Amino acid sequence: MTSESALEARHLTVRASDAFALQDVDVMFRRGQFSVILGPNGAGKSTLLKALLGLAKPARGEVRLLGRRLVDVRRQERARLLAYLAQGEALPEEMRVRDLVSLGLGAGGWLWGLVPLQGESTDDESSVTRAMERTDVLRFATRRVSELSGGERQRVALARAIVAEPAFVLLDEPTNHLDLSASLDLVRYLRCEVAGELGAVLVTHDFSLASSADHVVVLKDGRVLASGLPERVLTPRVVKEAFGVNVEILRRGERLLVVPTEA
Ligand SMILES: Nc1ncnc2c1ncn2[C@@H]1O[C@H](COP(=O)(O)OP(=O)(O)OP(=O)(O)O)[C@@H](O)[C@H]1O
Repeated sequence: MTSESALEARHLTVRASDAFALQDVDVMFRRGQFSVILGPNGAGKSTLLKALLGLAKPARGEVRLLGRRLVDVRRQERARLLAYLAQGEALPEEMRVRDLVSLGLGAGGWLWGLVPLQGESTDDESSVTRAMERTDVLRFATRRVSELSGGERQRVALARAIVAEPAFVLLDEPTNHLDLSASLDLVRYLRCEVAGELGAVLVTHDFSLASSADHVVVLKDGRVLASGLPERVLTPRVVKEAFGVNVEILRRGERLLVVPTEA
C-alpha cells in the first residue's frame, strides 16, 4: 500500500510553548487498518492527533493526507476526510440523537456542531440511518443525549464521526470512563468500519486494545520509540523504556497480555 491511501507524518516537529511536544516523528497510518498510539502521559499522543488533523502547526516537517500535503487540502475537504473524536468531548445534552448524528454531515470534523443542516435530503437521511444502524444507536434516535449512558454516548459520537464516510477517524482515548463491555462494543463497531475503507487511529492507555490493533506506535518524550505489529512493538524492552515498568508478555491465542512483574 502506498502513501496514496495513508495519513502520514514526515519528520514532524511541533512546539508546545517553549518545548517540543513532537520531534522528528515519522509515522504512516493506512486506510483499512486499526492503528493505536500508546505512550506515557505527556508523550505527545494528543499533539500527534491534532497535528494529523491540521490543528497543531508543525515547526518542521509535514503531514500528508492520501498522498497530498495537508496544507494543500482545503479546510472543508479536510473536515470531510478526517473525523475526530476529541478527549472528553461534551455532547450537546438537549439535542436528539438523530439530529446530533446529522451534524456529522455538515461541516464535519472540528466544525461539528456549528453548522446544523438546512433540511436533509433523502440521501442524507439514509446515511444518518445507516450510521446509526452500524453503531447500534438507531433505537435511541429520538432520545436526547442527556438520556444516554456513557457507552451509548460514545457510540452516538462514533456514528456522527462516520456518517459522512471519512477516510480516517482519529479518536483520543474514546474508551476512557467506559466499562469493559461498553469499551469492547465501541471497538467492535470501529473494527467493522475498518473492515471497509476507513482508517482508525486511536490514542489509548489500554495495552489489551493495543494488542488487538493492526499497527501500534509507541511515543516517548515526543519521539517514536517503536512502531509496527503489536507482537513486534509490545515487548518487555519497549514497555520498560516507555513506561519504566518491568512486564512479562503472555500470549493467549491471538492476544498478547502485558503483565507487570513488579508491585
Ligand atoms: N497547549 C499547550 N501548551 C503548552 N504545552 C503543551 C500544550 N499542549 C501540550 N503541551 C505539552 O506537550 C507535551 C505533550 O502533550 P500531549 O497532550 O500531546 O501528551 P499526551 O501523550 O497526549 O498525554 P496524556 O496521556 O497525559 O493525555 C506535554 O509535555 C504537554 O505538557
